[in-house]
Amino acid sequence: MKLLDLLSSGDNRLFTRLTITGGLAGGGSAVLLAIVNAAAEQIERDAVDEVNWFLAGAFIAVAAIYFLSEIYLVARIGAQIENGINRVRTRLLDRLANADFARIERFGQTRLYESITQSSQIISQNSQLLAHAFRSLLLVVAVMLYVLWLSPLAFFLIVAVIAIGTTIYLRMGKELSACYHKLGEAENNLFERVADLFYGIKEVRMSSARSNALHVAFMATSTEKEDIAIKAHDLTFRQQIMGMMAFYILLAVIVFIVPVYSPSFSGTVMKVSTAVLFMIGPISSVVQSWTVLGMAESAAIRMSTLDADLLDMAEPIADGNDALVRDDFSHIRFHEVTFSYAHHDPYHGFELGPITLDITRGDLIFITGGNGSGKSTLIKLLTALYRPTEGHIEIDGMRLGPQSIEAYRSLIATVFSDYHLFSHLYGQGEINRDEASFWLHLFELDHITGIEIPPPREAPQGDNVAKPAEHPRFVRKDLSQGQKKRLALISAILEKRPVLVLDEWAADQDPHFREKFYRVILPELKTRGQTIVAVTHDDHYFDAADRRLHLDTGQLRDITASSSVTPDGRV
Ligand SMILES: Nc1ncnc2c1ncn2[C@@H]1O[C@H](COP(=O)(O)OP(=O)(O)OP(=O)(O)O)[C@@H](O)[C@H]1O
Repeated sequence: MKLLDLLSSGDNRLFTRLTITGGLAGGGSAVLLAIVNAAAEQIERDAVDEVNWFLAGAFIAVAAIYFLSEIYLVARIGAQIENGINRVRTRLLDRLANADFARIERFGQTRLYESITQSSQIISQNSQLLAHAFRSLLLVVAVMLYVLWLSPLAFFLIVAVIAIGTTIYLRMGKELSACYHKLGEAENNLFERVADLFYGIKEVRMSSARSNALHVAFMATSTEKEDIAIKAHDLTFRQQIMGMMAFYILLAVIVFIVPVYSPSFSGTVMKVSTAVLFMIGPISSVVQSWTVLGMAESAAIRMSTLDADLLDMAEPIADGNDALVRDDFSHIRFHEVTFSYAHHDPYHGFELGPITLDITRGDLIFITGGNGSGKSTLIKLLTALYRPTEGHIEIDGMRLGPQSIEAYRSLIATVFSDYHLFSHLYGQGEINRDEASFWLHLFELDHITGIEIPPPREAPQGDNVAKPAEHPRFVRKDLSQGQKKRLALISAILEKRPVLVLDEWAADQDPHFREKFYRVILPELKTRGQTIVAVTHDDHYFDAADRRLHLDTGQLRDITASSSVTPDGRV
């Protein structure tokens, strides 16, 4: 059962402890029932008119054991469930962070979001109910042992009813589980529609046709979800009613039929009936939680499938040659590198290369080319986010591989065309205030924002646990698109990495700042020794580069030094 795997994560001792405590709580209930039955029997038999201190004392002692075990059990199961969820969520995020970028690109964002947040929420929200059901199950087991002691005939009758009931239940449960699986998928689809509406609200407002089409799609998905949910509720209620009916039939058999055919049973009929009535509550709790368990199990399956998928997508990274990748490298070389996107339709695939290219430290290189010519793909290869389909990349003669990829990436700062401006400057080490002010001023942002650098952290006192480090952050991020992009570039510059890779950075800058970028900022960075590779469409400024590499449907040519193109296509 995936839910159990997810929650135990190898800690079987805790489950043993929970079972023992659950046994104490359930057994306690059964013993309490036995004491009450014994006291009632004594009153009926001897007509006592004073307190039976022995039974009363036993009742108080067992009640105390029951109370303490129950409290421990409910608290621990809740904690165990939350721990398990937290562990899996953290693992999923870790795996996501280390997954191969090209495969993550193809992976549905919705599925990631759903599994990481919604599935864990389903399990978490129902944790108390599941804890209650676990305790109820153990109580039923304990009371059944008591019934066995009272009357083996009654025990076997009840077991037979439970066995038949369970078989019918499991059959119905299979259908219900399939129904919940479909419900999960329908919820995913619905979420995708809502996300379309939310993220595309501007486009939706601008087109009534799009708005109507989205509305129709939303309604269809929502109705589909409604139908499946109704079916799921219907099946659930049928299951519950079937369970209850089984018990009423059992009671009727115990009270009306068995005493007629087994006269010796009449002495214990009251006690057995009380026990059956006593179990109805816990059994219905187990029955009701069955549905929840089904939902939690299917949420756990979704989380575990995602976990396995992400593990399978893990990027091969290994310890080893990192130290050989030097900050003061002198060359990055592409050797006959090709890259193709996996595409089920062979007529729509795209292949970049083969590319053989030398990037010398300190170069200022522009990459140009039409839309879809492969510029961003080349950038993703250069930044080692994509791995070449064929050929390889070398840095100072060392071939990039799992051992060196992380160190290689740490040489490169980026602003992609679909960059993300983080709320804080995570992992950028210490930021020099003067340097930050210099760049903010040069980028003409010093009057609207700044960088807030947190004071150094104090060492933890005594037993206090060290707080996580505060990160520097931009004072304001709610700026225009062009201004935000300037912040992203400042953030990349402050990373102080030897290579800067920019994808159409100037696309949304005004003419004044575009000019400043090509004529002032890039030269400033170059004089500081920065190697820059920038994708650009700004033909007015092509002369600002040392080299211009032009892409045409995946083929690269050196435009600056066409003469240096060798017959075999080397650039
Ligand atoms: N994730 C992807 N999966 C499949 N094909 C892709 C993917 N990304 C890009 N492509 C295809 O690869 C080709 C090159 O895309 P790329 O983004 O590298 O072009 P580009 O030169 O950067 O274009 P633009 O100037 O429009 O940004 C295009 O035909 C595109 O359809």
